[in-house]
Amino acid sequence: PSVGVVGIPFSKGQPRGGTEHGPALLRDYGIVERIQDLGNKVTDYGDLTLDAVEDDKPWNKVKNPRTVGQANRKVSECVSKITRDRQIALTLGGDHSIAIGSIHGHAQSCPDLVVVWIDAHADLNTPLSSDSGNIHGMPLSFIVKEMAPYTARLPGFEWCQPCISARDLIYIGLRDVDEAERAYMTECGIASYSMQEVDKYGLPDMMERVLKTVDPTGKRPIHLSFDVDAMDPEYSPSTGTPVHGGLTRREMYYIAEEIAGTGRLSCLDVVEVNPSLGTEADRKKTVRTTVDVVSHFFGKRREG
Ligand SMILES: N[C@](CCCC[B-](O)(O)O)(CCN1CCC(O)CC1)C(=O)O
Ligand SMILES: [Mn+2]
Ligand SMILES: [Mn+2]
Ligand SMILES: [Mn+2]
Repeated sequence: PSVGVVGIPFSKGQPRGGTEHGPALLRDYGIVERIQDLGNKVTDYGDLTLDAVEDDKPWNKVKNPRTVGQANRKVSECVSKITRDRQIALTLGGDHSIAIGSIHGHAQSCPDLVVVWIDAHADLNTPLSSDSGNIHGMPLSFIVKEMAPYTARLPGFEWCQPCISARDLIYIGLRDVDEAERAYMTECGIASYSMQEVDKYGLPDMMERVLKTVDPTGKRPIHLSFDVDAMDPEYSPSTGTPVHGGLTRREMYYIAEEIAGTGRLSCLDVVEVNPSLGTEADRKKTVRTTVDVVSHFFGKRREG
């Protein structure tokens, strides 16, 4: 298959500087070559140029709304172009707010996509419910149609229309969900396989259930949004919001191999690597694990 890689050096969806260096670090550790070596045809579109918006005052508590909105408009245009050319889009973040643009852009060319969101967090706060005001905790509230009654239109997001239904979204790895997010998930009927279900069913059964729930006909393009904090901090310490009790490296390999096995992966976001956090050893461990996991999304199989 052919893959289009784009770097999204962005950090304004959250307060910890450093995620803007994620794309460069992932490239330094050979993410493009690893995918090429697996027989994929890879086009590297380089990094987007993302500027801060002057005088970008908070909206209530929400930080950098115009800067985040403007950046995501560019992400949407880029991902729309890559997926329109029938390439699998690989977006290298950057914080998780970039998923607003990547899902929006992907939906322009693949309106029947489903979203598998692998994360310790639900990222389903709205500009009104968020206690942090960090947009990386809100991306899905801009994207899920059923969230419209609970959210607010932010300056800088005039271009952004919700583009998926709640039934087209499913979570894997949740273990730190805010009260409001839990309520929205129940209200909107969003399916989720938290770490409790991972333990309850075991990965093989769980992955079967995940794919049957969100794509029963087994025909729809998959948008996989991978927040590296879904993994246990033992494997990915250099990330902004680490939470104990996460997925192991082996569990991520299995999930990635199952998704790759569908042959329907159509966009993969890899977000929240923050090289500025932790020790040099932490940074190395985080990026090496992430590159390894990504190789399993693009054809690496332990069975050979
Ligand atoms: N739900 C959080 C974390 C979002 C993480 C975003 B990511 O993309 O990394 O998945 C946490 C909100 N809040 C933080 C302080 C706690 O005491 C209560 C929860 C938020 O900021 O909205
Ligand atoms: Mn997270
Ligand atoms: Mn996230
Ligand atoms: Mn995170």
